[in-house]
Amino acid sequence: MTVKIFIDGNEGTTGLQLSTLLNQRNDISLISIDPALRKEPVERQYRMNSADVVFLCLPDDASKDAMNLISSPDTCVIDTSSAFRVHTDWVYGLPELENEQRSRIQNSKRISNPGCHATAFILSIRPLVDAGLLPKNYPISAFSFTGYSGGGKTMIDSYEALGANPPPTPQPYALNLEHKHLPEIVFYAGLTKTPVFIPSIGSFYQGLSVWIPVIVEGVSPQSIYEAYQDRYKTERFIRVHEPNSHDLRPDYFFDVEGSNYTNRVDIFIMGNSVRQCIVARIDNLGKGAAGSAIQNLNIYIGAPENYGLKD
Ligand SMILES: NC(=O)C1=CN([C@@H]2O[C@H](COP(=O)(O)OP(=O)(O)OC[C@H]3O[C@@H](n4cnc5c(N)ncnc54)[C@H](OP(=O)(O)O)[C@@H]3O)[C@@H](O)[C@H]2O)C=CC1
Ligand SMILES: CC(=O)N[C@@H](CCC(=O)OP(=O)(O)O)C(=O)O
Repeated sequence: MTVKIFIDGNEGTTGLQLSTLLNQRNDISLISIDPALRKEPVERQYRMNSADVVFLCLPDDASKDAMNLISSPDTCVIDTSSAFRVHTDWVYGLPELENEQRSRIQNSKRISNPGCHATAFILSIRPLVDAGLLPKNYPISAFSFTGYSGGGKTMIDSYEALGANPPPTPQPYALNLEHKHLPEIVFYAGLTKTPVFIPSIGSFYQGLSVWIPVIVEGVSPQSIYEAYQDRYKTERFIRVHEPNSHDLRPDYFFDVEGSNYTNRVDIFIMGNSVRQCIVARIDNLGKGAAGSAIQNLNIYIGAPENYGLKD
């Protein structure tokens, strides 16, 4: 018996990635839709209610509208938008968050995939808060570099229209300091203060790294490393690097694209016992979107968690 899957938004960036990954599997049958009908509610409704699992790869408002079309109690929804990430009826699809998270995902029919920056941010901060190395009310200021595919088709088109003349420097955004991932970051990282968070988009397609400087006197990079090791020792998709081993390119620049085409989270610790910087790097289209959606699917259907995913 194959698992019947419908991808709503399968002509978009995340939807196309998911289709490609799922098409290679023989435990899945994808429910197709004529591209010309892909936004027709009646056509989508019929398909969603006959699917075992629906992936929503849509903007937030369209995800909310799609949920009004789903009535089958047997259909599990994995939503990639930010519409339901802190909604109490939904389970946050970050298996590495805490020990109980996998069983929550396995037993839920409403799974909300985390945001890309949020994935890197939460997996960096939560173990330090839990270990008492970082106070819950620590005033975090963080920044991030992401490839332009993070902005979906519209941003990809606008960057690629620039041809050989892309912006020469990263473009900071969310300058109102209200980036849409902040609610999920505060909630799941266990913080009591909203961080200052400034992401920026670079002239590269995919890859993301969140940089979190912290000044915690008396806490050595080695003790931070050990807290991560302790928390993530059984996590195949999280690789914690030795302190001050920055995975540098030969030309001494940090390689923002170094986790691309994997579902991996690479965590780096820089600094000394007075000031530190934590960096988490992912592929925004991998662990930041389609990869984690597949990981959640695997957990939900009881397949090997790494089926179709590279670590
Ligand atoms: N790109 C990334 O790195 C990440 C994206 N996400 C989230 O995943 C979701 C999808 O993003 P992404 O794939 O990048 O976005 P895209 O813009 O690339 O794709 C969105 C798709 O949704 C379709 N769509 C838009 N409105 C509707 C509607 N009302 N009904 C049906 N289909 C509709 C679009 O149609 P059309 O083809 O006509 O444009 C398009 O195919 C978003 O919520 C995004 O925030 C999450 C993590 C990372
Ligand atoms: C480059 C870029 O614009 N990236 C998006 C995040 C992509 C992502 O994680 O998507 P969600 O919308 O599902 O949270 C942003 O920062 O808003």
